Amino acid sequence: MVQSTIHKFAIGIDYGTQSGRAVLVDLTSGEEIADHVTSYPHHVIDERLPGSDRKLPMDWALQHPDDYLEVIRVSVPAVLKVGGVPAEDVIGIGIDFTACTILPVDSHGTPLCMLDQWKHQPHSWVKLWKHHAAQPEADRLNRAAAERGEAFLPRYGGKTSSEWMFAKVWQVLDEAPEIFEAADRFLEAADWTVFQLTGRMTRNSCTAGYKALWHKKDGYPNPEYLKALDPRLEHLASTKLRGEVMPLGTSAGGLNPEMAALTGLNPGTAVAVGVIDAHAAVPAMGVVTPGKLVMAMGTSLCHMLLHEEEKLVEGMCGVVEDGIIPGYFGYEAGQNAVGDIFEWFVEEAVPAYVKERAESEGMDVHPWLEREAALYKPGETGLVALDWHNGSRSVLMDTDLSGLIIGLTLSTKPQEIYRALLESTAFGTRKIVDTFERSGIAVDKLYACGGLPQKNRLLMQIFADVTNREIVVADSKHTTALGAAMFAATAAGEAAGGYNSIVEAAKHMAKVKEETFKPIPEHVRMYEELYQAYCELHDYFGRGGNDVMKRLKAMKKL
Ligand SMILES: Nc1ncnc2c1ncn2[C@@H]1O[C@H](COP(=O)(O)OP(=O)(O)O)[C@@H](O)[C@H]1O
Ligand SMILES: O=C(CO)[C@@H](O)[C@@H](O)COP(=O)(O)O
Repeated sequence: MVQSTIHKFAIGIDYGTQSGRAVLVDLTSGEEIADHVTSYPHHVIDERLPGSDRKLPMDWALQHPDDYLEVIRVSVPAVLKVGGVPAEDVIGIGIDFTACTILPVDSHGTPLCMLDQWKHQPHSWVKLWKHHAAQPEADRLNRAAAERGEAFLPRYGGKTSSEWMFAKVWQVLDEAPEIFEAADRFLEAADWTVFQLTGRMTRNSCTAGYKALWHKKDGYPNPEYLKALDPRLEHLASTKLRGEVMPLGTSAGGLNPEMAALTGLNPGTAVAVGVIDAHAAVPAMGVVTPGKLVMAMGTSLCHMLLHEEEKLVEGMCGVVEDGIIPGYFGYEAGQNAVGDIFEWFVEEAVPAYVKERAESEGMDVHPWLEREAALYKPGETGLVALDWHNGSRSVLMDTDLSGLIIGLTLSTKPQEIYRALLESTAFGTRKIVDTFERSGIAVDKLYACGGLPQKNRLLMQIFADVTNREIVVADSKHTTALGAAMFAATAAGEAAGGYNSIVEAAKHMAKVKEETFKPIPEHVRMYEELYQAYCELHDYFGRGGNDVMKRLKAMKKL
């Protein structure tokens, strides 16, 4: 039992792709007192809607909003019980979420997919961040913005993504105008969940800035541009995207009585505005100044970096003033599949004998492949792969691109392919690091968090060798949830026992391990050569000289 008379606590809730987790955190030390994970009962909906036989089209990825509430119903009381902390000592709740994960709601904030009238229409459901079926809309949006010289476009590296708010909303309008009409608003799932907790509908500056093209001074893209896309979009910003955009670390309101009863927390407990999962990890690793690239490594990989100036960086996801830490421009870049590529290989491509051998040694397939792959030196597999199995969110920003492995022979072993896939994701990060540096934004050190640094040491060593940079690793089981709890402490404020700024919270609560991954000079040299091969393939297939991947994808759709 914790000495609750001395300490105050906050709860961070991290909404990931497959599950949500709550973590009870001691605000004095950042110690994670208790954690609980709830897997989403409906998983990622990418085949059929619940209770329906109708197959969803390719590139769709939906979620059920009630799964988010299930995390609150189950995980929050669980951490309170295990932590043995009285409700009055929990001064704040903060949530971080995948993004851009959006849903249409009616005027009461009820998701349209929860209404009988609309539940059979796929467009009424939550579109998960990795719903990529809005690529045609993203292409049209980018073309029009480039032709009109829209000021927002350079801030997003010259291209906006099919994952983001405008492309997704436009897809709804294109394919289901009745849902577009019925939607009183389109909300980020982060904001909808905060609304459930508080009864107050706000928007957070982080998802608005990185995913909905919102700018602190300019606001959303102008109505003339939106009208040029489709006249029905002209007033989108002031209608279906309306709502006060609030800065990170502020309070969206107090916990409402129903949610207090459901969770066991006190009504009125401060609820912080939501934050993107990856961005929450930055202060949680103690990164509050430039030069340190934070990598949230899991299903996908998000790269976050701070800088004093706004610079234009090819293919970056976005730069937002105060987007992560007040006083700095926060940059985000990313790879939309990392763990997902390894999972694809293990689930879909590994031969049965590998699974049998791993099982006979009492091991999971991933660690078995890792151990075998570690027996090779850089280059010894003779393979190079492109990490585009889920498209490219990096400098090319194109979700129509696909994966590639070259160098296969009749003697290629599964562990060699696994190693090549690990390496391909490190090359993808190297491309991002080089692009930042070329744009005058220093990357001195890497900071890794998320599931992968805990799971795969070989991967981390390869990242250090390929980027020739030391990697600091988070010392937290749930770094993003810790970050969310830090924003909660800031929303509650110093008077309540929290902090007055996220920088102050980071000073006391951030945690990294002492052991780091350091580049091995011999490997660095070898990878320099392999990286050149990666770049040749990257430019050949990705820079427009050769459109074979797009042609293959078009055929597949037919
Ligand atoms: N030992 C491993 N090596 C490499 N990848 C792994 C390993 N174990 C799991 N993965 C991958 O890690 C990803 C999950 O990462 P995690 O950070 O836990 O989740 P999330 O991204 O949903 O927050 C999955 O894509 C899974 O395939
Ligand atoms: O896109 C972002 C952040 O901008 C992430 O929310 C998205 O890649 C999902 O992250 P996870 O890989 O599930 O941690």
